[in-house]
Amino acid sequence: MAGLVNGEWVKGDIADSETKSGSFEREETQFRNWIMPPAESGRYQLFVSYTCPWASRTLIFRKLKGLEDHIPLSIAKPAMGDEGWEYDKPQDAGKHLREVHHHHQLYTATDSDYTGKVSVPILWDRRQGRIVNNESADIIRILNSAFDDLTGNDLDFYPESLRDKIDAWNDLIYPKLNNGVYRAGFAKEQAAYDEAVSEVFEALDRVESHLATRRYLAGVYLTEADWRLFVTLVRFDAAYHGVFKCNIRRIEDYPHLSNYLRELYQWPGVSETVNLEHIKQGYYSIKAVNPTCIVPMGPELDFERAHDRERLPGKGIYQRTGAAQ
Ligand SMILES: N[C@@H](CCC(=O)N[C@@H](CS)C(=O)NCC(=O)O)C(=O)O
Repeated sequence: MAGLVNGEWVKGDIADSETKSGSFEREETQFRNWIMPPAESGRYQLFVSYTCPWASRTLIFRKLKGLEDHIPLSIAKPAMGDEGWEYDKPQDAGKHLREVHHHHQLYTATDSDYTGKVSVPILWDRRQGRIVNNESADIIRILNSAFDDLTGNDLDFYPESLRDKIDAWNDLIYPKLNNGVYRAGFAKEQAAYDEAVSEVFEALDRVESHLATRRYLAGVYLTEADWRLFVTLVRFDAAYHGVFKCNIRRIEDYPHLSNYLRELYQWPGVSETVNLEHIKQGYYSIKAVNPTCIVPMGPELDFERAHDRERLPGKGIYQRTGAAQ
């Protein structure tokens, strides 16, 4: 594996320890603390990579919840080096850790004996000099509400009344799509690859037919479930189709999914969280799946093209006060 063992960095292939049986099984995240409101401005910091879909969803929430002035951001280089994720310039993580060169420093500062995978994204506490949470599913829920007193932003991506629907979509989209593409890409046996790719396309087909008649996954409101799907869709044709061999169809070949993807990409602020160059460089530099590390020139993608989603009824993002945006 590549990662930390008792606080020491060990070199190795990404995902090596997660593919022991021939199929890819994602390692559980270990820091799962919460921030209780009222949260302080400038105290928490996000460490991300534009390559990573899990990090991408936290970037989208930071943007849409109006947190850019309150949560400083550190962006790793697009590709991992010999010591995992690293930063172009040393990052200031508060008085306990003034110079972060490698992402693993944040882990050992939190637990000097840490053993496990060193992943982005991280929500970091600058004051205490430790990781609050390194599970993006938690981080987006924290950002969804913990800072609302500070920002006055009452957009709610996980409204009470839609939770059953959102949870049901998350239960499909995480294993079959978000993680499904990785199971395809990192499979070490044909059968594991075949199974994963079939599941990816079955899920895409299902979402395509759902979105033919609904604006968003949970209906008229744009929710967390949509952003969790978006981060995989936006990487699909540029990365997963090629380097992870998810190539039965492209997202461009799906009329509803591709229009839906463009609507979400064009949502104010969202395109700034997507860096296709980093995405291509990041995925194509994973030696285990692309030994030459050559980054392809294509495909040509234009997410700014018009979409047709206005034909479907939509109310935008749910607001806690009850009115839609
Ligand atoms: N459960 C984590 C997963 C994050 C994750 O796996 N990130 C990948 C990048 S896409 C990573 O940093 N991997 C490092 C490694 O495997 O060594 C989350 O959603 O926050």
